[in-house]
Amino acid sequence: MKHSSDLAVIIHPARPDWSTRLNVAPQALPHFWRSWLLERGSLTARLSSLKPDCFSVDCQREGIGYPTPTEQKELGLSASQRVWFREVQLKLNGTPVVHARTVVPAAALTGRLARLRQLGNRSLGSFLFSQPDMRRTFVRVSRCKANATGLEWARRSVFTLGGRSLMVTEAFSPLLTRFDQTNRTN
Ligand SMILES: C=C(O[C@@H]1C=C(C(=O)O)C=C[C@H]1O)C(=O)O
Repeated sequence: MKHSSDLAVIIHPARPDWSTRLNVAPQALPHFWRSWLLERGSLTARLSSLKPDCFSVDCQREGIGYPTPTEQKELGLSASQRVWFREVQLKLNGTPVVHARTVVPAAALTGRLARLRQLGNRSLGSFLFSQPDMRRTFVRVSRCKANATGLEWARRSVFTLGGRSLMVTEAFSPLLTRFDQTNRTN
């Protein structure tokens, strides 16, 4: 699949209500959203510092399932290879501002990665960014439209830890603009 830029991506519907509307190149991103979409540090840390003591993680679903075609491609899996998935909402003052889906090949859920199954409502980022050997591939972004949740901009990246990979997709709600008045040039 030819992408219009190295930051364009197809967000394959992790849920039926997600549809990709547009590939985007970084310069095409509105300044506000570019800052969040291309954030290289922990989203958890940035949201927590935006509203101290107001950040929470709400784990919506987790378990063993199958990868989406995009997850298969990024993690080099076949459609029949099972994965551990986790879908959460990151909230500020109880308002969902990010919907995130993490996928780990079931066979890779050993060693340190086995701890992910005990995260509960603790943030994945609080674990990943505490690991000195954690590496992250470049972030890919796209527009997506989720009728039920009104999500608009999304990004995804692959983290590696001890030779094992996991993919994280994060979709941002327009409600984030209520909490971050910086960079509101558009
Ligand atoms: C990777 C991070 O972790 C965040 C928290 C997640 C979770 O708890 O499942 C998933 C993806 C991220 O939005 C981060 O904080 O940057």
